[in-house]
Amino acid sequence: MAAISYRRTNHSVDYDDPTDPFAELLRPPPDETPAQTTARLKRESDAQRISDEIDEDIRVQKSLAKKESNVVKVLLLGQAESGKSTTLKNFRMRYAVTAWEQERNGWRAVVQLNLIRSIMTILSVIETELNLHGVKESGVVPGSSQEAEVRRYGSTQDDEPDSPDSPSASTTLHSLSYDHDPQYRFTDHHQLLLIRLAPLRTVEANLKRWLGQGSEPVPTRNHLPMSATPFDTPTPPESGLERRKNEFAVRCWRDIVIPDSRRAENGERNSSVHGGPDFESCTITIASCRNDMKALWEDRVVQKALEKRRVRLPDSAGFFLNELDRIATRDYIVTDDDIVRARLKTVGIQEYKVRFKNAPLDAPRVDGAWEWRIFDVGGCRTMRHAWLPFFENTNCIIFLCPVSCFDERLEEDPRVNRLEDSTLLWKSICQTKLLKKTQLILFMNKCDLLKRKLKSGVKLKDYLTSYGERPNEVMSVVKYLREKFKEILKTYSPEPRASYIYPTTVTDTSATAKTLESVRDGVLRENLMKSQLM
Ligand SMILES: Nc1nc2c(ncn2[C@@H]2O[C@H](COP(=O)(O)OP(=O)(O)OP(=O)(O)O)[C@@H](O)[C@H]2O)c(=O)[nH]1
Ligand SMILES: [Mg+2]
Repeated sequence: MAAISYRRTNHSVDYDDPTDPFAELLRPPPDETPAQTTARLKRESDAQRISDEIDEDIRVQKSLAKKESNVVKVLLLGQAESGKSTTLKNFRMRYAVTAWEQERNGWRAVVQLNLIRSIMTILSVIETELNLHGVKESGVVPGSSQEAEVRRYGSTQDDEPDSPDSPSASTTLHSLSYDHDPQYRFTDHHQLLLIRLAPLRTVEANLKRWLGQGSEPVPTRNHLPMSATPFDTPTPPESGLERRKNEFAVRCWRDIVIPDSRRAENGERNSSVHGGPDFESCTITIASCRNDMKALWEDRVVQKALEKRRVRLPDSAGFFLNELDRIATRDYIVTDDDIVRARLKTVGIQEYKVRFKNAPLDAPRVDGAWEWRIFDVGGCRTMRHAWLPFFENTNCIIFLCPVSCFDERLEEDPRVNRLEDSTLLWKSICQTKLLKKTQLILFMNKCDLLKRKLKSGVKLKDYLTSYGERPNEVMSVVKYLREKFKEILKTYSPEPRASYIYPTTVTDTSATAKTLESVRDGVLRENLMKSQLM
């Protein structure tokens, strides 16, 4: 029988190769029959195919691993309402322009809901005032059942009192000296506004339902265990702390602002974004209430009551209420400024990709761009334990501390001052060994609100005695707090590291764009430095 030359193409095993130690072993028997040859060749070809597949798999994995190592993983951390999601919006607005444009229209309903929430809060105050006048003759004794009755204002259709009843919006019923001033009396006119704006309650419920179609709404009134830092074991809240404002939240705001695909998947009504009949009727009702909403917001008796009762409206309430002529219209077009002010509480952890196409030349690239994967987390104490698994392989943390909150208390635990909470959280992040190689960037956020608050006469030293007699001005306060945060970083970091601290107002999109560029360059510098040290 003619000798068959067994030469394998890919792996070049030559059975006649005297230098190959396996050639002799693998050589087929000399008396191999044609059927055996066919079977062996089939076996060899199958083995070759599997081997090629494994090689390909390894090649892909290696290339993915290389790509991954070029991707920057960024975590946005900080307490609830510190501005994490707003910072993420700024990133996306600048560096994920196409996706941002696609999502824009989806924010319309969120802005409308924000607006109505503020109106509802104000209406609740009027209701209380009117109740108070009703019982005023006989006098309301603080702590009495009558007072409790009065404090129960603000119920929305969702059953739980909204923010005026929250401890941070604490009312001081017995200190309202203006109650006796006739020019600050609530009148029939206010009673009428209550009636005329009542349809907004239905709109609020409809908008929540509408937004909830895109993503699962989450009940945020909670009795869930809480922890001050991600490294503590969560413990159940003490009894009495359950009184929470019932803030609308959804699992993922991406599903809200691009709801079409999700609805189509679920076989639901496939209308254009927020363009269905329900939404349209909400918009029409809001537009028809525009003048009454303006009258309510501009009314000096109402303003006085909000001021005296220290009602804490959401941070963006003033912005939306001052823009009623533009927003409360049938053809309202949402702007970037509206979107960064629209509040939608984050629940869980969401991942977003940002690709810098015009990154500096020395930035590592993935498919032509420098890629960042940004994780936005829920900042409430009930959610902090969920941050921990995300710390692994994190290149950079952007930590947000809302510096304007020095006189406010945590929504989820009214015993805790918000600035104190932020400081504690910052310290825990700085000192953990798990993050010793992670670049830490601090945004001292809400500087605009800090400035406004200090100007209105609220004194930092009343809440932070160590501030002493320094000037109650924004520059001085920011400088002082910056030093405090820097000191914590220096004292508690397991290894020396550079401090990157920025005073920010992340609702100011053009100033934030500059900050983000500086952050981006700082991250690149650290990355290059670390890769040279390795
Ligand atoms: N005036 C002002 N408002 C801000 C600033 N930063 C954020 N806000 C507003 O504060 C509110 C809360 O901001 P978010 O970005 O939702 O806060 P968050 O940290 O993501 O909160 P959670 O999702 O609950 O953890 C929004 O209405 C923002 O528009 C700021 O610098 N100035
Ligand atoms: Mg958020």
